[in-house]
Amino acid sequence: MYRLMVSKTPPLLLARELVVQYPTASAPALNGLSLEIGRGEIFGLLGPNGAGKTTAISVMTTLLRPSSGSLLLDGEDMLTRPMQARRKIGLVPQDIALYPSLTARENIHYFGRLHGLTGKRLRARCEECLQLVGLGESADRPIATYSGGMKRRANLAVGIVHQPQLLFLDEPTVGIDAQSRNMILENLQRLNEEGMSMLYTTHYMEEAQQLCSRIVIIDAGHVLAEGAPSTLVAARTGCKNLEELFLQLTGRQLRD
Ligand SMILES: Nc1ncnc2c1ncn2[C@@H]1O[C@H](COP(=O)(O)OP(=O)(O)OP(=O)(O)O)[C@@H](O)[C@H]1O
Repeated sequence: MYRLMVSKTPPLLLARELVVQYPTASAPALNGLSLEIGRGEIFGLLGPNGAGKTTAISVMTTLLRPSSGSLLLDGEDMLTRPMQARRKIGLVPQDIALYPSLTARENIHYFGRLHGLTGKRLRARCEECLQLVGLGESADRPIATYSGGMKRRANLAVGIVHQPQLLFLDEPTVGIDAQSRNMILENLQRLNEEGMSMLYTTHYMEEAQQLCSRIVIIDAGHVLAEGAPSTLVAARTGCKNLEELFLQLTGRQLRD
């Protein structure tokens, strides 16, 4: 009798039992966090203030070493081979990480060089990224003269200049108007359709519901729920949407 051979493609990123204890903190920021990001997925990482989202992104982008746990990207150990991993990932951080006295074009060019791009290829990528985020016309103005929405869009352009396989976005639409927000979300969807996988954090639940194929809700550094937003909502009695599910799981008390 023949058995059907099913080859299961491993996830793009596999995090297992990550623990981070900051020296001055009383409780661990990550307390056994495990998650999987599939290829081609927009994966939402949700949680209240202080849940551990930025810490998790710092670990998964090799900026912070966990005290224990494992982390594989494309089957390779990110903790022992961080340089290898850095070529395949991009980061759009929560704070604007651009040089304010340089123009958008100069910033993208600079970060592109850091990623090893040079010559024609670098110039072409600068133009593509500027056009993508709608900054072609303002490309030669210093970042310091930009509006909040323009800075967020330039921040995104810098994160994708080297065409990463997996892009980490830490609240990329915080504090901007509906127009810039809409453009960023459309850009992300387009990049995803072209093959870029993403990990996305936001406090806007409707954004996560619209954008993410799968989410995890975390609190106190570990996972409370994981799955497709619609499946998670449907499985929970009395929940009509992701916001209600989020509040049921994480509670209504304020986080300071
Ligand atoms: N450098 C640090 N030293 C000590 N404690 C820290 C440090 N950075 C973060 N923490 C603590 O670790 C926990 C997780 O913080 P983290 O910033 O990862 O949460 P978050 O989910 O990203 O929050 P937010 O939604 O507010 O950005 C919090 O209790 C925070 O106070």
